[in-house]
Amino acid sequence: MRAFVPSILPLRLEGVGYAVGVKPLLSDVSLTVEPGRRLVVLGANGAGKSLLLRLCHGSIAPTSGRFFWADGSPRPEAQAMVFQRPVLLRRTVAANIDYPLALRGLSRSDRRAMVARTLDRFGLGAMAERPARLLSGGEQQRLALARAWAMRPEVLFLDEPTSALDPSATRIIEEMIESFSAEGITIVLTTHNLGQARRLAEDVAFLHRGRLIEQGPAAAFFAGPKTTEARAFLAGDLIW
Ligand SMILES: Nc1ncnc2c1ncn2[C@@H]1O[C@H](COP(=O)(O)OP(=O)(O)OP(=O)(O)O)[C@@H](O)[C@H]1O
Repeated sequence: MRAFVPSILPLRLEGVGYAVGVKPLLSDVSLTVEPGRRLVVLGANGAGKSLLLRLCHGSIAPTSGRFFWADGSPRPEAQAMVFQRPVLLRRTVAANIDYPLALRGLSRSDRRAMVARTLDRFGLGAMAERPARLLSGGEQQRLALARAWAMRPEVLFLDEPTSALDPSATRIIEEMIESFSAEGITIVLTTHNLGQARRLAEDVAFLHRGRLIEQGPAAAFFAGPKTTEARAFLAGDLIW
């Protein structure tokens, strides 16, 4: 079905800023999210990574600058966001996948097929009728990613998706992200975890105090960061 609709990517940000009152939290961010890539947004605590993702997703509006989605729409449907702590409904696992599909207007039979396909694809079938909020943290995040996948996004924004998880749950989530990527879904991910950034990033955007101070291919960034701040960050030094 998607073949007949124009792609929403690339997404271009031009001089995007976000301020609360007179305090700028993000300033003058210009960035292009290219289709089919895995972009990792890096930076210290408070650098503005989550804000940048929420702006891209459209859950908050910039106070300066502009966003251009390739299809010309202000906030396209074919994108989804998953948070560090998944926001799940007080319903079963299956109902959590079904609900956003219903909101999007899919017929009951299309939804039933998509829920079954999603449960099967991510090994969630045995938990289908369990209350989602009783799942472990790792299972909840698997469900949040599976639910996002069921919406057939072109781009998925992932805000620290594994920071509350142990290494084995993290591995499962990273494998899911790689499988999305292999299907052509564009990934924009924030992380504190340098190991994760090295494993997953094809491109890097490095934020420092609300400014995007480096961006480009991950290999070049990790091999030779250009700024003192990025060098210090990669060396594990405290920067502020
Ligand atoms: N609504 C808001 N009002 C005031 N300040 C805010 C608001 N939202 C975020 N901030 C501040 O903006 C800065 C950037 O926040 P953001 O959550 O984007 O950082 P981050 O890079 O994701 O950090 P972390 O890695 O700790 O999650 C922080 O100093 C935060 O306290």
